[in-house]
Amino acid sequence: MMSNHTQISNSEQSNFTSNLNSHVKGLNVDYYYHLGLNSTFDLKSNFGDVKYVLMCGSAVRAYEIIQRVIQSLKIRLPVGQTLAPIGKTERYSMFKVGPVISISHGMGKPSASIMLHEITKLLSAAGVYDPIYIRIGTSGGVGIEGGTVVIANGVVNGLLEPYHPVDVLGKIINRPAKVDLKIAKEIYDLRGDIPAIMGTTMSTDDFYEGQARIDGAICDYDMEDKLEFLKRAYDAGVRNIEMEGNCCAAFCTRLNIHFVMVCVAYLNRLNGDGVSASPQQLTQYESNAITLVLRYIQKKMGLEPTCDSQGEFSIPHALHSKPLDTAIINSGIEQILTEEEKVAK
Ligand SMILES: O=P(O)(O)O[C@H]1O[C@H](CO)[C@@H](O)[C@H]1O
Ligand SMILES: O=c1cc[nH]c(=O)[nH]1
Repeated sequence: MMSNHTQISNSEQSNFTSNLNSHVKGLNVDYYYHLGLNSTFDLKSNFGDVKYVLMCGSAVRAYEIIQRVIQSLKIRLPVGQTLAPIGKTERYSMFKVGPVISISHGMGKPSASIMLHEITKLLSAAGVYDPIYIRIGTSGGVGIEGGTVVIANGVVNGLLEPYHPVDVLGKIINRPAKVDLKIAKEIYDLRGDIPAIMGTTMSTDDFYEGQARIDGAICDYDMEDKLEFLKRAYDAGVRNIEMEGNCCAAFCTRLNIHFVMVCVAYLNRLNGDGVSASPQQLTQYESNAITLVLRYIQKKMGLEPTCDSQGEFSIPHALHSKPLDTAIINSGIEQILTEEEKVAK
């Protein structure tokens, strides 16, 4: 029998493990196939301390985020060791330092969903009790300017409904997609000099037609239709559009995992469709979202917020065009020393 659970993520302690599929417990070995790991590894000692799972589409951003985590939590890698992704990297890239995992989920809900299933089973097997999942993404703004960070206070699908439809056994299950409003507000309160708002995020199944663009290879509507839809979305509270949020929110709502989403807008979709900001500008925009989340983690860990809105460490956008391996090889110990430590050397 299938059930339509409607647990709401909230900021109380939550033991998501009790909501997990009970069939998994009966498996001799559970294969987290797309992560390149399985349950025979020593998950407890390697992942048992995880509290924050930072998720984003791109492998390069996952790497950038973990570098920023190292800096802002003042974590020192052992001398001579470089940061390397865990497991295999064909599909996702996962890094871990201290209580933080940074992992990429690719583009779109099917890809994000597979990552969510596997990382969640892995964390459960590692004995993690009450994790917080945070998606740090990019998006198109609706009525807001590029660089503005939207902390989601609600998530809707491309039909403007607060659900994520999942096809299971030939039927559609509309899973409620909710965010942890208490954590969202806490992050918003840390915005300081960063342009940030709280608003509804719309998650679509496509970048072009799904987001009312008129510059895709197919477009069966005109500019007037596009603007009519975007204005309708705006009136419903939508302030940005991306492609995974309702899937992540619904997954976490179903399992009672805390979930929040912090996505920066690359552009205002009421003014255009093409992402025309310069590489430097895009790097700064992404940094705004990362900084906000790092301030939250620092606060929770009792650390002074150290990251200003420029970001203390940022991979030049030019590196985004190089293979990830190059980035890893280049990530020697030099890069995780503070300025003072470099001078002292
Ligand atoms: O920047 P990320 O996290 O990938 O998010 C957004 O960017 C991609 C589209 O360019 C989609 O995955 C969308 O959700
Ligand atoms: O417009 C945009 C920009 C980034 N990501 C999206 O999904 N849409």
